[in-house]
Order: sequence, then structure tokens, then C-alpha cells
Amino acid sequence: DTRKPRNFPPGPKWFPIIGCAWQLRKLHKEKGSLAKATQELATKYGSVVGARIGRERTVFVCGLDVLKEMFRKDELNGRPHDIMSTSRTLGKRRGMGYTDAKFHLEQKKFVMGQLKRTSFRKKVMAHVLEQRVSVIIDELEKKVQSDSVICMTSFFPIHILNTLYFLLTGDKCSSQEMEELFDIMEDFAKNIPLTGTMFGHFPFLRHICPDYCGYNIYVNIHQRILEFVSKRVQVLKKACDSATPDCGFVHPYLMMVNSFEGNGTFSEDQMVATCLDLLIGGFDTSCNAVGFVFLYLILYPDVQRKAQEEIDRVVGRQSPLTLNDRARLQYVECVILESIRLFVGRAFLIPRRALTDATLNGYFIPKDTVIHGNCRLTLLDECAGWKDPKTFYPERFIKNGRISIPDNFTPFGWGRRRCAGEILARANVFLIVASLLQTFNFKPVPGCPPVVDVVEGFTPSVKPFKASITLR
Ligand code: HEM
Repeated sequence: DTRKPRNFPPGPKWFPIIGCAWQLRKLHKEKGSLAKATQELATKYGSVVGARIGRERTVFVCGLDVLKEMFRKDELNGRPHDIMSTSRTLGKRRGMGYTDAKFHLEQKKFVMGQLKRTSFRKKVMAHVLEQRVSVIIDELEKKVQSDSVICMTSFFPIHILNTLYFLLTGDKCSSQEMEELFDIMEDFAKNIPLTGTMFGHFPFLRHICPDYCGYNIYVNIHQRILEFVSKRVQVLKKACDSATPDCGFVHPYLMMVNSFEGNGTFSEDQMVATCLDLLIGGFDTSCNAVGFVFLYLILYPDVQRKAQEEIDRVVGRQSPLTLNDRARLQYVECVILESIRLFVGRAFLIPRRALTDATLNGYFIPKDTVIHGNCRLTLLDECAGWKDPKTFYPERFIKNGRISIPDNFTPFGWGRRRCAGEILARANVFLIVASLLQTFNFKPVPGCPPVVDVVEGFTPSVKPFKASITLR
């Protein structure tokens, strides 16, 4: 329905066919990001902005209280049911991030339960992440001997993908296969925006100009990931007999599929799509989080020094740092939290859908309205209680000598839709950053210091930058 329902949240004027697409596109260009554009609309219309993009009724949620209300309400917990959510998984809605209601609940519960028993168990996770960090340090030590200038945004991603892939699937593929997956994941991060595509808003365009409207690339990249995972699952099936591997959820999932014999929501297709979601949910976000941490550490040398002093005091420089040290490295932990704030504060949550007619902030939200949670106003704005929100100030997370996380800090979402990989993401980012600070100094390259410039992708990333690295 293209008419504005009564008591729908206020927003820009709806034009025939395109709705508000044109105004949004213009504002997006003007402001440099959709997050800034919708923040601007919120100053005019209030914290819930109503719009129509193509045929789709859309709401932008731009404030702490309304975001919390959205988190709380199960009826606003759905995911869009549109061409984007089906064409990514061969025409059927599958996976964890883009399914909803009972199907999503059953699947998420099972997968998270298994991961908590295997990969997210502290001992298992610590072992895998610590091993990888020692590879990173060895590689960086060698590199630094010949050239101290390293591109900070392209060095870590392959390592991050390696641990993610292994922890999530339990599969150790060859380094050649890892490179293959890496290329696809990089394509994904650059080319697929989280907030929607042109063909998503105007589905008919895929028949007219499938390249221009983003349809071909969208389908192609998802298909390549699915094919990769399916191929590896066939190998895993042959390799794993009755023994349960320590990592991933693939093996227990396959057993579940067999025991259900085709009934219920458990199927091999669904498992492969869940791997896809965990990979796309975890790769770009973790890489960008690491990118933001190092950008700010280089721009704020005092913070870097203070973090290193804490590491020297608590762990020393000789013995390798482990996940067990995390609780005692409070300042480093705050550096991570602060970087995640500045990263996700430039992002949106994954789009949602009203499962039934609902209300939000007193407005009417009809069934199937798409809802975008803008994190700028909760993480990067004074109105949510952040003092000097653009300043990198890890101490803001310390109260009376202890870490204190304010309740407006929700970079991983909240409730049923909460991030599936928060435990892993925080452990991984912490270990990479702390271990590297223990071993190296990071400085701007003379003449070309990094700048806080953000590039829109699946999630926002820092503009590629280099650092001059020396052994401590
Ligand atoms: C710093 C890193 C990360 C950040 C900031 C982050 C943030 C988020 C956010 C904001 C959401 C959406 C919540 C909502 O819609 O309300 C989300 C969902 C999700 N994340 Fe993460 N994430 C990170 C790392 C990871 C990792 C490592 C994984 C995989 C292991 C992962 C897997 C997922 C999945 C599957 C969902 C969808 C959950 C659902 O719809 O039920 N994320 N994440």
C-alpha cells in the first residue's frame, strides 16, 4: 500500500512510485552517509522518521529511548521479507540474520547453544585465537625488518577470517581455499550495503538493468559464499565420523538434520545459510573494529602509551599475552569499547520488520514496515549522554577505578536479535590489539597521517591507512 497510514511517523513527502527515495538519496549525498542523513531528518521530524522508499514503508529510529522500545518489543523483531532476503539464499529465506519469528528462534537457540559448548568455550576460543595472534606477530616481525610501513587495513583481515571460519565451522581448509574465500568476503564487504540496495527498493529493476541496480552482484557474491561452504561441508561430512569436533556447529547440526529426517526447520540448506550469516556478520565487523582501534591509537599516542604501560605492568613484555589477562587489562579493554563505540556509532543495526501492526513512540507502525535503527544518536551524540562524543576517550568507561558500561552502550544490539558473535568479536579484537601493543609501537607515517574518514560498505570502515611500526 503506497498511501500514508494514519498516525504513521512524520517524515519527508511521499511521491508516487519512488516515495521519498529521491530526497533520501540527495540528503545521503550531501551528508556523506545515510546515518548522517537520517540523523538530519530526525532533527526535523523527531526520533522516529517515517518514509516510503519505492513501495516499502520504512521507519528510521534515531534515539536511545525509541531504540530501547524497539529492542523490547517482540513484534518489532522481524527481518525484512523481500527480494533481498530471498535472493541471497537461492529464493528461500534461510539463515540466521534474515529470518524471523519461530523459525529464527529455533535456529538461533540451537546454533548458539552448540557454539557455547564448542567454539565459544573460553579454553577452545583462547587456544585458537592465541595461536593465530602468534602467527600475526611472527609475520609482522618479519615484515617490519624489511619495511616498517604497513597498511593497517589490509594486514589483519585474512587472519581474522581464518579464525572466524575455523571457530564457526570447525573446518580447516587449505590456505589456497582460504584465499579464495577471502576474495569473496572482501567483495562482499565492499559491495553489499547493509541498509539496502536499489533493486531491494525497486524489485522490477532487476529485470531491466540487473547490473546497474545491484542485483547481479548481490546474488553472485552470496552464491559464491554458499557454494564455497557447501563444498567444504561435503568434505567435512566424509571426514567427521562419530567423534564430535571441538569447534563449530556443523557436525552437531548435521546430526540434528539426520535425526529430524527432513522435518522441522533443520536442513542442510539452512545450515549452509547460517554459516554464510555468521561469516558475513563476523568478518567485516571484526576487521573494521580492529581498523578503528589502530586508527585512534595512532591519532592518540598518549592513549597508546598508557595502554602499553598497563600491559608492561600487568603482563610484562616477555611472556605472550593470553585471554586470561583480559580481566586485568582494564584500560586496554576500555580502548576496545571506545573504538567499537566510534565504529558502530556510524552504523545501522540490521534492518528489522514489524511482524504485526505495532506502535513505536506512540506512532502506528503497520505490519511489514521496515525499521532501520540508526546508532549515531545512541553512541555518537551528546543527547545520549556522551560527553565530547567525537573524542576518543577510553577513560569514559571507567568509574571508581573499575570498568562501568553505561546502558546506552548497545553496539551489539539487545534482546532476541542481539549479535551472535559478541563474545568472539570482543575476545578476538582484544587479543589482537593487546598482543600487538605489547610487541610493537605504532606511529603515523611521516607526511601522511591517517585521518578519521569513514567509507560506507557493509558496515562503515576507516579509509585505508598506513602506519610506521617498530619493535618495542
Ligand atoms: C565488533 C564486531 C561486531 C559488531 C560491532 C557486531 C554488531 C552487531 C549488531 C549491531 C547486530 C544487529 C543487532 C540487531 O539487529 O539488533 C549484529 C547481529 C549479528 N551478528 Fe554481530 N557484530 C560483531 C561481530 C560479529 C561476529 C564475530 C559474528 C559471528 C560470529 C557476528 C554475527 C552476527 C549475526 C549472525 C547477527 C544476526 C543475529 C540475529 O539476527 O539474530 N557478529 N551484530
